[in-house]
Amino acid sequence: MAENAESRGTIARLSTTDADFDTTLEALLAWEGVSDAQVRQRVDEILHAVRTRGDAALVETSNRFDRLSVSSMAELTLDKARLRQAHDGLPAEQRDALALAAERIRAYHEHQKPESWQYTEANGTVLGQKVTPLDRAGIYVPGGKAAYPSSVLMNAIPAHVAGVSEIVMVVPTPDGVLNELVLAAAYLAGVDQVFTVGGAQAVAALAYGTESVPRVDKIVGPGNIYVATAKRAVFGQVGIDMIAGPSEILVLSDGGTDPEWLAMDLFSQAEHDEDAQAILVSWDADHIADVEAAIERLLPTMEREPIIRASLEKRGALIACADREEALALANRIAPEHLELSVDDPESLLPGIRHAGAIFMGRYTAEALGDYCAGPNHVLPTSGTARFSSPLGVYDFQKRSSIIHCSAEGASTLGRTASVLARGESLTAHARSAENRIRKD
Ligand SMILES: NC(=O)c1ccc[n+]([C@@H]2O[C@H](COP(=O)([O-])OP(=O)(O)OC[C@H]3O[C@@H](n4cnc5c(N)ncnc54)[C@H](O)[C@@H]3O)[C@@H](O)[C@H]2O)c1
Ligand SMILES: N[C@H](CO)Cc1c[nH]c[nH+]1
Ligand SMILES: [Zn+2]
Repeated sequence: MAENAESRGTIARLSTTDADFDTTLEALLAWEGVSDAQVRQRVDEILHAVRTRGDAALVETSNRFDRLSVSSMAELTLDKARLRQAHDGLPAEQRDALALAAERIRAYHEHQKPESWQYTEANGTVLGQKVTPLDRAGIYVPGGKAAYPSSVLMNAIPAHVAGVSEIVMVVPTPDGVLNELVLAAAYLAGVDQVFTVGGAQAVAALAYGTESVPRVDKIVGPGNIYVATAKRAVFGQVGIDMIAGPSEILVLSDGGTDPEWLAMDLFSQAEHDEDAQAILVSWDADHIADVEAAIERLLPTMEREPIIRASLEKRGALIACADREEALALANRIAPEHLELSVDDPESLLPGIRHAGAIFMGRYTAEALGDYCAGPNHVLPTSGTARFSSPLGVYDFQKRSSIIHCSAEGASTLGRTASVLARGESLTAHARSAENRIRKD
């Protein structure tokens, strides 16, 4: 629990009028995970082993960290027939839900497709930008504490929409347990190859390539601290989407939503991880007390109670503030992964929101709908990084090249300007190269 926080139960109660509010909030928001020296050292060792010894190290580390007993990569590789078998073997209800979610996610991401563009100047010079998909993308699907078929869809579908030629998926199978929904989702989303490896070793295999795992151009997808640390370390060798930490939710409530709904919304992210963060902000003190009572009442009924309790105790908070303006300022300061505007008129608050990974508008829009099937991506910036980054999207699987096509007249005109600037930099070859194209007549 955050130091100095007044606590009357499982979750800290704070007020913006507390003398130590700023320091208490900063302590709650800090996520120290990624800077742990011990984790970095272990990840460096794993990366080095896989880089230098390929498949052999991948097998060894998977046996060690996922409690397997395999002897070759063949046992950690799934072909398309196996993915299809998983899909066809699902109960119809699950197969239909997966298909509907995939369809909605695809439709949303189709809207994100950027177009190549160009324009022509008066002298015939053409300038533009060409958008090209990546050749090969690696998607990391987490699988340590829970299985995430929805994350398969959220990672692979935008890659597909972007036009990526080859999608390679990695997913750990702790104790050798395969999740049929995860495999079925890979089939539906058009994943080309699946390796049942996870953690830093999977990131290393995708970044460097091994005898079995092809090296990719970019690695995307969320994961735990080992995954995040490994992605940070291989950046440069390959592209990465972002460093996504534990899940977060910030609920901004005007007091009019059923406290039990809000308690469950907070639980929905807390149940991911002991390090997940769930915060409620409201200017209605009685409502905060009601939400706290609902938390205490509902918590013992939850299957993942120990994880939720640890998360709420360690990183959760119910924050009382003065009014809507102060609530908005807090939301922007926290820059949460998920922001629920649980108010009557969310449209009036929206213009004031500047930093959030995804914004859930109104009392009916539970964050959980976004996790599975609303359509937008659930891989989102965490730990305040929504100040400068965006949801995973089609744009993460594409890059842009500039197009410059000078007419003779355009080259002559630009040549004069380039020559002056190049000589100012004492780069004579640049200057003469440009001058060669200046019309002599
Ligand atoms: N932002 C999103 O879209 C999103 C979606 C789903 C999950 N998440 C988050 O992703 C995270 C998933 O974490 P997870 O642990 O469940 O799965 P994970 O797949 O990220 O990590 C599991 C792997 O970590 C490695 N590992 C575990 N302990 C280790 C150790 N002591 N030394 C070396 N390696 C070790 C193992 O190789 C294991 O396979 C959670 O924090 C969850 O909140 C985020
Ligand atoms: N809330 C997670 C992203 O922070 C995504 C997820 C997947 N399944 C359930 N939830
Ligand atoms: Zn979730």
